Amino acid sequence: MEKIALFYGSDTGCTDDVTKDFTSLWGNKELDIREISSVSKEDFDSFKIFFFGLSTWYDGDLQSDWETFFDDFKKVDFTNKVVAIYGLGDQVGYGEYFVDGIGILAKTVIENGGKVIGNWPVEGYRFTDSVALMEEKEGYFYGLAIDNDNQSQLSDDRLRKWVNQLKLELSPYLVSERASYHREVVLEV
Ligand SMILES: Cc1cc2nc3c(=O)[nH]c(=O)nc-3n(C[C@H](O)[C@H](O)[C@H](O)COP(=O)(O)O)c2cc1C
Repeated sequence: MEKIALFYGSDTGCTDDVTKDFTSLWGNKELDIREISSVSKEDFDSFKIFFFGLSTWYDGDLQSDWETFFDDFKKVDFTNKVVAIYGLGDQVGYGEYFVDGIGILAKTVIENGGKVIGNWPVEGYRFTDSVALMEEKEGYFYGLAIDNDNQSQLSDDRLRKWVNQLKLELSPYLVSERASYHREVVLEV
């Protein structure tokens, strides 16, 4: 079975920590986990399902490794690909730019033909504005917002719920992946 790509970037280690929690909830076996600093545009060709992790910095900018990669990212064709994004931010210190990075990646994926799943409700957060707010679905972020600067006590529960949501949303894709694996590997041997 094809693996799911998990590409992430972290400046001070917070997204690293959340990525570790995410992978232990999801299960390492199905994931190909890489820091975005070691990913090339061609690496996207080998996957149909992606998880992206990042933080937002300097008034709405992408985490630095994602920022460096972004020109290449904008050239990735996401047709027939599915993406879920988790992003870290600080709703108190940077309430006008809260988790903007989620929105910057999500909008690029959609513009380039992809589908963004794992949309997450804005209830429980207090912020002024965010690029991560969905245009298509009022009251939702494109992906999971984690604020370990102000609401770390909520993060485990949010992550756990999001992983369950993703498992449900991805089940049609995972079932067809498993079915094709069964056809190719099991039945043809
Ligand atoms: C200088 C600075 C700028 C930041 N800018 C933003 C921002 O624009 N939006 C936001 O939501 N969070 C912002 N943050 C908060 C970080 O995204 C947050 O602390 C995150 O957990 C860092 O994750 P990392 O260590 O994985 O990079 C900023 C933090 C710092 C110190």
